[in-house]
Amino acid sequence: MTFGARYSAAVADRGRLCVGIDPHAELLEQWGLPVTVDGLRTFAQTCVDALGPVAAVIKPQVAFFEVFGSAGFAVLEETIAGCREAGALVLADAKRGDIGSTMAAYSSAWLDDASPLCSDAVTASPYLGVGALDPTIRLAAATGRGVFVLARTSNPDGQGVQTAVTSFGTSVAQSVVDAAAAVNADGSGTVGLVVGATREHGLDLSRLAGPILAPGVGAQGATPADLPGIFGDSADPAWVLPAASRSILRAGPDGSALAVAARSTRDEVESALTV
Ligand SMILES: O=c1ccn([C@@H]2O[C@H](COP(=O)(O)O)[C@@H](O)[C@H]2O)c(=O)[nH]1
Repeated sequence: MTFGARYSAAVADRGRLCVGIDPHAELLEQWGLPVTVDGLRTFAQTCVDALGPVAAVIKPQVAFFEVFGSAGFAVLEETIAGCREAGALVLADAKRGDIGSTMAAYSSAWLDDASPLCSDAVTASPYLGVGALDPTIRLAAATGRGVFVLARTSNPDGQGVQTAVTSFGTSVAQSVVDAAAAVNADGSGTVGLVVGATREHGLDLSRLAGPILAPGVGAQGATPADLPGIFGDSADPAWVLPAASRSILRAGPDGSALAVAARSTRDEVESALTV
């Protein structure tokens, strides 16, 4: 089964929302947990139990596990496996980007069945050239997994480089979109994009035929009601996957409250995107 088909089945079943697991130190403290590996493990396990059966896609932010070193990576492995066992697609937010030969190793780490970190998809940065991501895209396509490439990020700092005009006459971000659409022309939906929900993006996403992760809902100020204005004319709403982390995680540490917060955001997103 292709990643596009797996994505479509997941959102048909659970609705369009990606919930982030971002164990910020402030959130651990707010949940009454120590900022230690034990606190991280309790936080992550609560998220797995509460969100794993609810969200179509779960996006662990690798940085917040990495900060605890190898013990944090062990928790990340358990988190990825637990979410996948609960039926969610796991998008590892690792934002890897390097020369092709190194990307081959990153691909094995995040997308190979033999890896303890094996996820359903991984985020990647195209700034060493979209072509440098070929090993990752190839492995993803061969295993029914996905690669979400940064196109127009949710943070204001990305603007200068992403809207710069390339020698082909299109913006850097549009050139990433066009490269992704070229891969997805086979109907696989292997390559997704990251396009923030926080502002007008000025992109033509109509030919992508793959998922569009739209971070920025909640803590970064975007609301579900903003989504039609941002994606309505430029993308097929079926592929738009809004993402929220802190705004949902702040409902913890009670697992039921977390699940309610995720469902409520999902319902708002669904009603905003359904014409
Ligand atoms: O353009 C981007 C790409 C990735 N992110 C990541 O998404 C979450 C957002 O968390 P919130 O708490 O909902 O703000 C976080 O892991 C970012 O690294 C992004 O925000 N923007």
